[in-house]
Amino acid sequence: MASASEFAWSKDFAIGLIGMGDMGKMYARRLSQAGWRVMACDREEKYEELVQEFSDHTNIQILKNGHLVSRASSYIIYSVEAAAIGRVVAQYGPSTRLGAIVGGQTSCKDPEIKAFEEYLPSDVDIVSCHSLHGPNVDTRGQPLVLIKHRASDESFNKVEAVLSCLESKHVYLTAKEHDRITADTQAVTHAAFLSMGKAWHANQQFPWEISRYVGGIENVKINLMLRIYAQKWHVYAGLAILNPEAHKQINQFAKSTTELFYLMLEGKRDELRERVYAAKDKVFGAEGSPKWAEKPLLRDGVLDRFSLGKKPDASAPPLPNNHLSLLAMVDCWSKLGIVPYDHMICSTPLFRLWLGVTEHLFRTPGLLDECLRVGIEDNTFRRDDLQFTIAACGWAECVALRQFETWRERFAVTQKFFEPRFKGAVEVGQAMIKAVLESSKD
Ligand SMILES: NC(=O)C1=CN([C@@H]2O[C@H](COP(=O)(O)OP(=O)(O)OC[C@H]3O[C@@H](n4cnc5c(N)ncnc54)[C@H](OP(=O)(O)O)[C@@H]3O)[C@@H](O)[C@H]2O)C=CC1
Ligand SMILES: O=C(O)C(=O)Cc1ccc(O)cc1
Repeated sequence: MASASEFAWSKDFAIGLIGMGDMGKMYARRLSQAGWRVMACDREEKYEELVQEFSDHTNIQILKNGHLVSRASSYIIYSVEAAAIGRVVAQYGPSTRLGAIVGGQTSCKDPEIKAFEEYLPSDVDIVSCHSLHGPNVDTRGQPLVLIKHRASDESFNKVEAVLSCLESKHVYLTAKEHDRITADTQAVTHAAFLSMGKAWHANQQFPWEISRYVGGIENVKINLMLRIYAQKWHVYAGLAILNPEAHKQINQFAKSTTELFYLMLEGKRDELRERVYAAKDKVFGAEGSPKWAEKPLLRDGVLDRFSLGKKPDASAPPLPNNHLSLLAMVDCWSKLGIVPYDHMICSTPLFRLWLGVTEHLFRTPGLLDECLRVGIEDNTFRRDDLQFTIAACGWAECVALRQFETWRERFAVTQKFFEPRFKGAVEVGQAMIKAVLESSKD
């Protein structure tokens, strides 16, 4: 792919970034390092601070606002909160340079595209993007969605050339396809981890301090839950509430959780088994024709190293858990006719791990049966499962009612509970993701 210096148009070609938060800054650094000229802004009150921060980046010029960025740039990327995109595009869109290309980095494309269509001049091309990873993840090899919404081939090629310096894997989708797939790979995946955090919080426990929560699958649950609660609330709220496709999925996840939990409480062993095995066949393929690859997504033992807690007896296997969250996930996919492997094109590191542990549970001989046995016979996890069910329903209701403020408060109170443990835990989670991604490359 061509670089900045190979293009004649690059001399006059500046890239504009509106919104210099975590993702905007990451893009600014990566694009400028590749030789592109970047014009960037955040809110006007952050101007001085940003000028200081980027004073030694000669390729990055900080401007006071989005009008100035829009007037001076040939390709403008909006990297603001998803809920703010309408307001921000309404403000700066009309200042867009004649014939420029505009795109957005928000996690949900429906409101972004609507805003572009409504507020951008008709001579402007629209090519949106979405890096499917957080700002601290190595961009190389990660999916980068490109949406050619209203653009000439020439404009689209320019965008591809610019973003090629991220060395991500380009995925070409429409805005609608993007939202449908990310409702699964992001919104419903996050709903599961958000619910785990709420359940542990409700029971006032740091799970890694309890021996029943130490071991492979448990490490993934804990580390990813902490990773999500350590982030900004608006990223997760935006991609769930604003994505029209996500509501159905989050609602089904809550329904699946509730119905499976009822079967466990009522001791309906056969019904539970039948339902879970039917879901397994639908999602992972029937005996003899599996949908999973020959090699498991997760390599055995890779997760055990990333524990925040210590088992009293390090060599003992993890305590059996009924893994309600994982059973509910597969039930949810089954009810909605989703084959998660089809969504790997839009997978985040988090989704790959989530699918990895789910697959592990369903394909490791004996593990699923043990899970179902525990679900019926063992009360050890009942309190947590009850709170998990309540939490899943709470998130679903909040999303369905589009309650941003309630969502923020629900998130913030649990974030505060876990906050003293973020330091260290987030690094362990990061190392776990890195190790799993590297091991799955082999
Ligand atoms: N974080 C992640 O892992 C990922 C996020 N995304 C998406 O990227 C977008 C940005 O996310 P992220 O960088 O994490 O969020 P941040 O909150 O870190 O950044 C957004 C920035 O935009 C600023 N902003 C708001 N209004 C304006 C305005 N009128 N003019 C200029 N700047 C403005 C915000 O200021 P203020 O805070 O004062 O409102 C903030 O600094 C979101 O839509 C998110 O969904 C996509 C992939 C990954
Ligand atoms: O932490 C992770 O891996 C994430 O999943 C972060 C994330 C958040 C929002 C996005 O739109 C994309 C990625």
